Amino acid sequence: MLLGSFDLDLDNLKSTILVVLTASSLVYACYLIWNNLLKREAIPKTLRPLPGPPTRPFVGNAGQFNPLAPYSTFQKWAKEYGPIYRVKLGSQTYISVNDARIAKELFERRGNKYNSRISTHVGYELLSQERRITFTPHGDKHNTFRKQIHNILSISKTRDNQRFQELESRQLLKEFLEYAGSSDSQPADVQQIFRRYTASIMMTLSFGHRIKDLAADGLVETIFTIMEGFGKAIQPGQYLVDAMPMLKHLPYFLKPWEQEVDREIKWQWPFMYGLLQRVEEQMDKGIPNIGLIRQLAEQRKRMSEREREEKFIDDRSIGYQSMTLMEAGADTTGITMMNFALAMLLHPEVQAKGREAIDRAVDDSRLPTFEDLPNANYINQIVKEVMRWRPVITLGIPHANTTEDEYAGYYIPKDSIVYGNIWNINHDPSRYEDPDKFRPERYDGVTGSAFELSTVPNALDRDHVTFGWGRRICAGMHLAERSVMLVAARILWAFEIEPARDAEGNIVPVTADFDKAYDHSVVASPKPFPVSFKVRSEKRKQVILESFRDAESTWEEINLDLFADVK
Ligand code: HEM
Repeated sequence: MLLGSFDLDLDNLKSTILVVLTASSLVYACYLIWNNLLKREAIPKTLRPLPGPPTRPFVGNAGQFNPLAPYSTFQKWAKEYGPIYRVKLGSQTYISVNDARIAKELFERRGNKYNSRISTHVGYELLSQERRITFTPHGDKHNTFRKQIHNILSISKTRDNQRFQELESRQLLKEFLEYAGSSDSQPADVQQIFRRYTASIMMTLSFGHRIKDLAADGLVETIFTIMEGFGKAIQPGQYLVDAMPMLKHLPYFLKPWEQEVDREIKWQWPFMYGLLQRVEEQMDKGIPNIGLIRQLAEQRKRMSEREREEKFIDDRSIGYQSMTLMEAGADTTGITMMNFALAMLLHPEVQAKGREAIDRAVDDSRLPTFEDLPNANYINQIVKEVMRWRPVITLGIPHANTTEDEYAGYYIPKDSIVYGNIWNINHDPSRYEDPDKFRPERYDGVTGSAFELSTVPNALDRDHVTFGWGRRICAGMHLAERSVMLVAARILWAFEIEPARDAEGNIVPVTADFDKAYDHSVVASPKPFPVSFKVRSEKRKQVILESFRDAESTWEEINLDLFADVK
């Protein structure tokens, strides 16, 4: 009897699954046909459709470019179809903007229309529980998240933040001394030295926790795992449901992506919530600490439950906001420093000029500081050129337009995904002669910061567009640029960057070829390359060691170790 009813249930289950599968497939097929074959974009008679590569039924232009490194195909298409063109993936319209003036017009002058984001289902709705600022659509939630972060990163906070950049870069120099002095040094060590520096600053600003040793830090290790999972989830083409949103209505057991995210959230959220609880315990015990999470927890304490919800300062918003600084700021800035080292290795003449500039501003008795930078503007020029030459986020983070629009007689459908193509704009030969050449002299006479130049009325007077546009412009651009400038100045003050040699003493060749020498994902990062750091003199070495010892005593006083035991 029992066996019989089990058999019956199993049969029932099988036929239910079959019915659901068949019904879903039919609905899905109808949806595809409707979207791709029958539904025509209603373009007003006075307007033209945007030009773009020919599409194929159902898939559009999918398969015609590498989704992880689309920059080269997108560059070829810009030559063929002009400064603004469309690409189709399934039924979704993507628009590539390849001219600085058009980008300024759309993202800034018409910012009220173009400053939203398309919320991806897996990356944003599921994995971020609709709370990661980078993918939050335009509206109150985004404005509030932006203000919360601004409280930590604004220009008026520069002095506070500079203190950490100043201290952490002493450890960076000490680690390069060790790298220079060891016969076991590996190319990947350079990446790790830069990564520790940027990650430590981001962790300090978000959790009040510094990273002494990247390999031994339990908290940062877990955060890197969360970051990697998120990075994977937002890669274009990773999940079919992001191109075909109607698939989210399938029954749970037919949605492996949702099951996968649920497994992740099951451990990620208690981890994030645990950090918040720990901060609250520290507050209750009167233990002082700094960082975004502490600031938000303190504000929240004074609020009613309703106010917390209204002001997006609920548990989950705080949890994801505190992850954001690491996710958005650590690797982007670290990779830019790798690009700096690569440029210096390949361009000894620029390196020598940079060294002369810093030597004119500072002698060998102390490390350069932020105050010295205005007296060595060539460093500013080098950093601008690094950011223009090898932008970390080649296509930027795509904007989305919330209403239909017209540009130069072209029709722009509502809810398009609009890319400001950073790579193309930074490599526009009509603005930058020989765009792939590394030449800081392009910026002779330019003294403004990336932030100041992002506000100039004429788009062609901007230095580069590596930090994006409008209300979505990088919230950490000021911090990132200053971090790279200080590190560049200190490295040039302390070291000569030279080619590495093999066991026979031959130079190991290195290239900056963007196809071959870079790993492409959401960010474009140079593969580790062999390089030698040579300290410039014994005196400079002693200054580095002494200033590192001073930094250690300062760290002891400010105690940024309150999460040291977290795993
Ligand atoms: C060299 C390093 C960096 C680069 C190249 C970079 C680049 C970018 C770009 C291209 C965007 C998208 C802009 C747009 O949509 O138009 C962005 C957004 C953002 N960046 Fe950065 N970034 C860097 C460092 C940082 C740092 C250090 C932080 C934080 C401490 C940060 C925080 C953010 C945030 C929060 C957003 C999202 C803004 C929004 O959607 O409202 N970034 N960044």
